[in-house]
Amino acid sequence: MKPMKQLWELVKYKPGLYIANVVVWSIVELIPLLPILVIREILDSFTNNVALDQRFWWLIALTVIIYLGQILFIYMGVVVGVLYALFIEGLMRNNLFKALLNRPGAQALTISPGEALSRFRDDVYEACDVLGWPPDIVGKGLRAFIAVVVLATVNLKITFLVIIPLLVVSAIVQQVRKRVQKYREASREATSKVIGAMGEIFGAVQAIQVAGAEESVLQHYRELNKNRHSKMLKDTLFVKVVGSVLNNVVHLGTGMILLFAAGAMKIGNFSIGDFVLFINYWFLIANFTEHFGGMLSSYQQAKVSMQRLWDFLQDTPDDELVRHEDINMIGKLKEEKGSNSNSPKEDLESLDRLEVRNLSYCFSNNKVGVKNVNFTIEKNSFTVITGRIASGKTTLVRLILGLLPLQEGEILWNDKSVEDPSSFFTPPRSAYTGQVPRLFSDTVRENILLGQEDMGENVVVEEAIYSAVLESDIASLEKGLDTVIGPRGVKLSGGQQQRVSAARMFASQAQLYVFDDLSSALDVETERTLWNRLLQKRDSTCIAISNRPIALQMAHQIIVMKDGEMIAKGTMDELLETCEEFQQIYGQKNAMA
Ligand SMILES: Nc1ncnc2c1ncn2[C@@H]1O[C@H](COP(=O)(O)OP(=O)(O)OP(=O)(O)O)[C@@H](O)[C@H]1O
Repeated sequence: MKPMKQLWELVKYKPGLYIANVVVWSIVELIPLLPILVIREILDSFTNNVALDQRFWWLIALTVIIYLGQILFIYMGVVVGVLYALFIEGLMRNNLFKALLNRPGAQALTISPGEALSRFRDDVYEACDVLGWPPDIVGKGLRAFIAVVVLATVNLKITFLVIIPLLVVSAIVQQVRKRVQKYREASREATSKVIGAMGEIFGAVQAIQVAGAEESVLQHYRELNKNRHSKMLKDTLFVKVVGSVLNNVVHLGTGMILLFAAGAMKIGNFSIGDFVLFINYWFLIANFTEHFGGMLSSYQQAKVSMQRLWDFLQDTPDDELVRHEDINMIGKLKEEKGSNSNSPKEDLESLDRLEVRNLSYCFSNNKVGVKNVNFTIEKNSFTVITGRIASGKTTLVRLILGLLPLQEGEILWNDKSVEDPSSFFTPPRSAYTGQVPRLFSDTVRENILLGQEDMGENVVVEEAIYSAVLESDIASLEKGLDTVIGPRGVKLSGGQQQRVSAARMFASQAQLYVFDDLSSALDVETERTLWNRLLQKRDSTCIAISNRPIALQMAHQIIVMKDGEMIAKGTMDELLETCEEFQQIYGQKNAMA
């Protein structure tokens, strides 16, 4: 979609508000023409020695009324302008957020969270800012036109002599302004990198400290800032130089008026009032050309920001960015329904069998994730996916759960093909915990329930805590379930974080539980208890990625991955006899246990 078309869609989003914006600001811009005419009248009365009669005071009163009227219209203009800007920025941020949440989870963000924030905040602002110019420009343009006509009727020659150089310089400046886009792109990119690095540094303070990398990280950050400094300087300098050239043309024009007016006044066909009229109207005309240039620069900036927002959308169609939708900006916030509430438990077909057929996935860099994987999982069974580092285990479960888009192959739930795994494999059908537990800076209870209502007396939470073998940990916490666990759960040990994530899965009472390396920070006994409790649960089918001996020993079925391919499957005893790869994995881990 072309930037212009997107902007037009934004105008059409709240057409009434936009028209009001144009009308009000046009009136604001046109009003200054009047007091200058009044002042000219007053000055000419002075120079013609007309007595200060009642008419004079009426003219003064009229000037005051005109300015008061302008204040009122400016107030109205600010209200409609700000409201409109909030609507369109809100719409774009809302659409961006939706697009982000609709993408397969493992692909949602291809940039750092800090950079993503910069796109949400700065790029949306700049993409919308350009629409704030036309309401101004329409009024300024009309005002400049009227001013030229009035000046021409007063003195055609002087009008012609000052306007022509202004138009020539403006046209040259507009050509030069095209370079703004290049400088702007570079400065936005450099700013994003700084914000992104800042976000990553804040998120990894501990890792930086333990690696003793403070100085080198700061050095890297300084370099990013230095780069940003130079790009921003070029960008700002360029814009300011262009602006000041135009500004000086205005002063040059004033000088020319003085020069030509002196001659005309000498021969008596140019009054003091005319002179004041010329000087003031000249500023209004030049103000239009300056703002018109500003709008063109703003359009170049908007194009850069839009391109960055489209890149952020990835394969979501561009027009999604400006899709019209009610965004609830005025009045009470509407209740948003969570995705779980769309799929009440009784409507779900309970899992009897999960089948994976010919599943393959290739990353965008042509790296094979998984290749032609086939297996079946029966209800109430425990399947362990094992394999060396980078053998494709995580890619496989992410594909099944729709966290990566389905490229090739099929996933069947009770022999029925799943069309859209990303919306299908959500609670209460399935629950998943990735390798790194994602906890929030809230209480343990909220981290487990994630906003879900608990039934009666903490039944869901208590059951989840028991299944996750967390009961003694909770008892030892200062405020038990109401203990706030800090950003990303930093107040808990690694094993506790993993089990709070597991408890969150159990609280969703899903039919299929998928764990990616859940037990890596658990001691042998806790791990054994956890798998035992899970296997005792009714209606719980489980897939776990693990190389740990306990999980392998308890598994009903083991899938062995190597270089993205499933090279064997069976029980532990079968694989120990037949699969060399498995023997090595199990042998190593067993020796370490
Ligand atoms: N987003 C990505 N882009 C490109 N390649 C990727 C991406 N994610 C994973 N890979 C590659 O795909 C292969 C399989 O990775 P995967 O994470 O599935 O392995 P794994 O068996 O789960 O590893 P580990 O045991 O270390 O978690 C690896 O070679 C990895 O480098």
